[in-house]
Amino acid sequence: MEIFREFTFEAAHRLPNVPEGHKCARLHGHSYRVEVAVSGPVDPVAGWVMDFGDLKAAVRPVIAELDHYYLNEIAGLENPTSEVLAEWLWGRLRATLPLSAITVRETCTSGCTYRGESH
Ligand SMILES: Nc1nc2c(c(=O)[nH]1)N=C([C@H](O)[C@H](O)COP(=O)(O)OP(=O)(O)OP(=O)(O)O)CN2
Ligand SMILES: [Zn+2]
Repeated sequence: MEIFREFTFEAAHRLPNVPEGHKCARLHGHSYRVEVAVSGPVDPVAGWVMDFGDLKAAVRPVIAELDHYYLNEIAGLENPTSEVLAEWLWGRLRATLPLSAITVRETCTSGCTYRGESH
């Protein structure tokens, strides 16, 4: 079974590697939405994979490292695309959570999902 929780944060970024003239080379911001999914068996007594509260407690401190920051200044996020951010979050959370997917939405219509696959 897979469960998930959504987190939000506000941050500024620019994309340094886009072609000349691309609008995303300019400093701008997003209201990011991050969905963290974990999977495992449903405990027969508790009736859940994991308490949503424990999921929140594990993810919140990492989201706090991003909220209201300039992402390009954070180690590992020098080129902060959604894809890079999803992998960065995976790396930060993999030791504490049984991750199955991380979805990053930059806008209402654009985002990515990472499931831990290697390139
Ligand atoms: N594969 C990716 N493409 C783009 C990313 C990304 O992270 N991964 N990021 C951007 C920019 O950050 C941009 O701010 C978001 O792009 P876009 O979806 O084009 O956003 P808009 O709100 O401007 O979309 P419109 O529908 O054109 O208004 C770009 N590409
Ligand atoms: Zn952007």
